[in-house]
Amino acid sequence: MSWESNGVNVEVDWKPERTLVLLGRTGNGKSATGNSILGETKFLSKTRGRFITKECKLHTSMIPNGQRINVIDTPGLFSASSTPDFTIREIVRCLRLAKDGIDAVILVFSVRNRLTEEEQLTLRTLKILFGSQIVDYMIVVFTNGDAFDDGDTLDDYLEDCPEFQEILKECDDRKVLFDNRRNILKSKKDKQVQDLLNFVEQISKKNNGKPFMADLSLELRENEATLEEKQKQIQKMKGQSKQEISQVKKEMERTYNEMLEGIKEKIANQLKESLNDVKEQLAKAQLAREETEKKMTELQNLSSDEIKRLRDQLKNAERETARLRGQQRRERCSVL
Ligand SMILES: Nc1nc2c(ncn2[C@@H]2O[C@H](COP(=O)(O)OP(=O)(O)OP(=O)(O)O)[C@@H](O)[C@H]2O)c(=O)[nH]1
Repeated sequence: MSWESNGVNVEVDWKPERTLVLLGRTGNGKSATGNSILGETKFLSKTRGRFITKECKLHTSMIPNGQRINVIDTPGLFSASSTPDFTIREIVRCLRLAKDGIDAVILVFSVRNRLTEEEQLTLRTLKILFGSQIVDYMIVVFTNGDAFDDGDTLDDYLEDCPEFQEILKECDDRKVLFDNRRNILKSKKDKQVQDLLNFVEQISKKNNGKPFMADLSLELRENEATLEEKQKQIQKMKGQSKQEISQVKKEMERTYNEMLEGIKEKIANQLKESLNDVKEQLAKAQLAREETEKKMTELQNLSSDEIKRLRDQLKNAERETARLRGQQRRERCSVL
C-alpha cells in the first residue's frame, strides 16, 4: 500500500487481516504458541490440569507492521479421550469463530513428546471432516525448541524422527521451530513469528488469496446471515402484539436450532467415518507390527538353526582332521 504525505510517496508493507487456527494434542504448546504469535499473553498456557484449554477461544492482536492477527486456540480435539459430543461442539464453535475463513491451520507438535499413532492419523481425520484441500493451508509448528542441545537443528531432529515425514510432505514442508519461553531474545521471538507469517502469506498467494472455507462453514455462515436478517426484521416489526413478535422469534430460533442440529449431525457422521478410518489404520499398523515381529523371530530361529548346522559341520571337519592325522601317524609308524 502507498500514499502521498507532504509530497513524499510513503510505502507501507500492508497485509490483510489473517486468521490462524491452532490444532494439536493437549500439552503440545498450542496456547503458548498462540501467545508467541500474538506477542502477548492472551491464552492460558500451563501444564496443570485445571488450566487445560477446554473450549475454542479467539484472541486478536495488532502486530508491529499494523497487521491484525486472529488466533483461535482449540482443546485437544481428536484424542481418544474426547467424546464425539465434545468434539462436535468445539468444531462448530471453531467454525463460528472463523466466520470469514481460515488463513492457516497450524499443527502443533512438541519436540519433547513422541508422535503418537493417533496424531499421525490427524491429517486423515481432518481431510475426512473438512476436505482434502485443508492440507494446502497447513503449517507445522514444533514447540520446545529450547530442548535441543547446542547446535542441534530442527532438520537434525527430523532426521531421527521419520514418522513426521508424511505430514511434512503433505504440508509442502512448511515447518517452523518455536521456543515459547517468555524470556528469550526479542530477535529470536520476532524471527520465529515472522517465519510463520511468511508461510501464511505464501499459502494465501498459492490459494489466490482465498482463505480456507469448509463446506460446513459456508452452511453455517449462510444460516447465521439469515438469522441476522430475521432479527433485524423482528426489531423493525411494528403494530404486532408482543405475543405475535414472540411467536416469530420462537419460530426463528426453532429454524436456527434445526439447522445447527443438521450441521452437528453431518459432523457426527463424518467423525464416525474418520473414527472408523482411524481404527482401521491402527489395526493395519498393529498387523504390520505383528508380522514384522513374527518375521524377526523366524529370522532369529533361522539363524540359530544355521549356527547349529555350521557348528556340526565344524565338529565333523575337526573329527575328520583328527582321523586323518591319526591315519598319517599310523602310516609313518608302519614305515619305520
Ligand atoms: N520450555 C518450553 N516450554 C513450553 C514451550 N511451549 C509450551 N511450553 C510449556 O508447555 C506446557 C503446555 O503448554 P500449553 O501452551 O498450555 O499447551 P496446549 O497445547 O495449549 O495444552 P492444552 O491447553 O491442554 O490444550 C506449558 O507449561 C508451557 O509453558 C516451549 O517452547 N518451551
